[in-house]
Amino acid sequence: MPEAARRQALRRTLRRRRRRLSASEQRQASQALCRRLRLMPEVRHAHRVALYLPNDGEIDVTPLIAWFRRRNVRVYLPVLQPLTHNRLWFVRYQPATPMKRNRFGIAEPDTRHGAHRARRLPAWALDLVLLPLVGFDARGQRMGMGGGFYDRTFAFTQRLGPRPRLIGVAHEIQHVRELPTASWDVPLNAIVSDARLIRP
Ligand SMILES: Nc1nc2c(c(=O)[nH]1)N(C=O)[C@@H](CNc1ccc(C(=O)N[C@@H](CCC(=O)O)C(=O)O)cc1)CN2
Ligand SMILES: Nc1ncnc2c1ncn2[C@@H]1O[C@H](COP(=O)(O)OP(=O)(O)OP(=O)(O)O)[C@@H](O)[C@H]1O
Repeated sequence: MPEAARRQALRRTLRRRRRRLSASEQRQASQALCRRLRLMPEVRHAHRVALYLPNDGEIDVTPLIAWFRRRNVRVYLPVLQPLTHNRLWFVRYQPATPMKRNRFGIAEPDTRHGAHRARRLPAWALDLVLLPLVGFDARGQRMGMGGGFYDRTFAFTQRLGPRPRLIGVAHEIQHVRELPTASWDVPLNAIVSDARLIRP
């Protein structure tokens, strides 16, 4: 099978695996993950954090939102850029933030009417990003949804200058023996699942 077809097949298998988790398995995994994350220095020291709203069986990091808010940490969500369709914006998320669904059905802050301008942050100004993974291996390689959105948005972290810490998060059942690497893969500072912490 050609490389791209193998990646596609693996992505489908891993997505199906996480969608099949029961509600109680999801809850337990989420609690275990959040417990690990709350202990990590780069999480405890962050002031501006990007996370995501779970979709397609992704592990749920939203219990951290209230914890961050109590610590006066600003929380941001990824938004698919309306014009250049392949990068992410990060927009502040608060209880009153108006939301809409993007073309994949995922809720995101509504950026119509320009109301988001003051609440948008350039990616380099975040200090922590929690990235949802579809697959990971023990060396710290990751696979995402296949759009290349995170890879393109954080390609700049390979150069000098301010940059956020990048932590990939996933269910332990998304671990695979070995993922192929691509030249555009952005290195992660850590991968955390409900069962382990990987420091690449
Ligand atoms: N919760 C969450 N939010 C996120 C991401 C994510 O992975 N998880 N993203 C991380 O990038 C961005 C959205 N990226 C996505 C990329 C592909 C698909 C997806 O379901 N693709 C379909 C094809 C649908 C179509 O082409 O219309 C599929 O593969 O079946 C969803 C989200 C921004 N927000
Ligand atoms: N920095 C970049 N510049 C241009 N194209 C890129 C870049 N990063 C990724 N891409 C493109 O995005 C597509 C998807 O990449 P890949 O299959 O690695 O996605 P992924 O691992 O699921 O990543 P993500 O989580 O970012 O969506 C690839 O076809 C690649 O050509």
